[in-house]
Amino acid sequence: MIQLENLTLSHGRRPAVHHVTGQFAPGSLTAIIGPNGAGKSTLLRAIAGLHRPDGGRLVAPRDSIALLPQVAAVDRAFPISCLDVVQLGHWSRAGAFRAIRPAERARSLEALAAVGLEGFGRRPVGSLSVGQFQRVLFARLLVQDAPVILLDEPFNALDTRTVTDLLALVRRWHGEGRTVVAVLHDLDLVQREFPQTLLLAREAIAWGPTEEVLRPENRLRARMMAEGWLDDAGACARDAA
Ligand SMILES: Nc1ncnc2c1ncn2[C@@H]1O[C@H](COP(=O)(O)OP(=O)(O)OP(=O)(O)O)[C@@H](O)[C@H]1O
Repeated sequence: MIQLENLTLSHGRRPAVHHVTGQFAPGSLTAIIGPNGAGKSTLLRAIAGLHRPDGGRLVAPRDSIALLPQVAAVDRAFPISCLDVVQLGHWSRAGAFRAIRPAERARSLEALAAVGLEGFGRRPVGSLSVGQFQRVLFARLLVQDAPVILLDEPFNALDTRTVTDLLALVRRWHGEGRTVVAVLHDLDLVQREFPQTLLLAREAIAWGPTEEVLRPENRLRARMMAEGWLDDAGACARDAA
């Protein structure tokens, strides 16, 4: 169970997520949607233990979480092979200092094959297309084998074939009873594939069954909230009151 109670997250003094309360049930499949700057990535990072709450409470099984960051946030200039990237998925169990065991290496190669990249083990990640690199990151998630999987815009800038293949993995994880949370912008995809949705505009505008969350009045409210954001907005008005 991932629980948020009156959760506030800030960057410096600037609040990115305001007083959000709710929960991601075990085994649920949830989309987080909302305008640019709504706090979606900040919330995912906080759940993964990478951003400390400024207020409220966040309960999450930190050791059981795998996070797929936005692909744009990953530095691919680093001279590392596809297999090396996938093997990083073993680190939570293996630690940074012990060598990868043959069985773990074999699982990494299997994961690469499962995302359609058989034979790509030695390829430097810098030589991959965006879609191929996203497949490598999904292979790393397969190896991590975490009960909770957080995906930050996993299908951005990908072609239909890649989205279809990676979506099949998301469905598989859901079928296996894992908790999956994905930040997404494609509302058709959300409607089709995600039973639960959190509509975030710094505050939670709506959180529950996707059909209800996507009602026009909620979407309008989220848009209006985003229009009201000022780049130099200061501390949370509710906290100051
Ligand atoms: N490292 C940072 N330092 C300062 N401010 C940040 C940082 N990261 C995010 N922010 C600010 O926090 C707010 C929320 O950003 P966040 O990336 O969480 O939103 P998002 O909903 O994921 O946006 P997008 O859909 O554009 O990816 C924005 O105003 C952003 O400028």
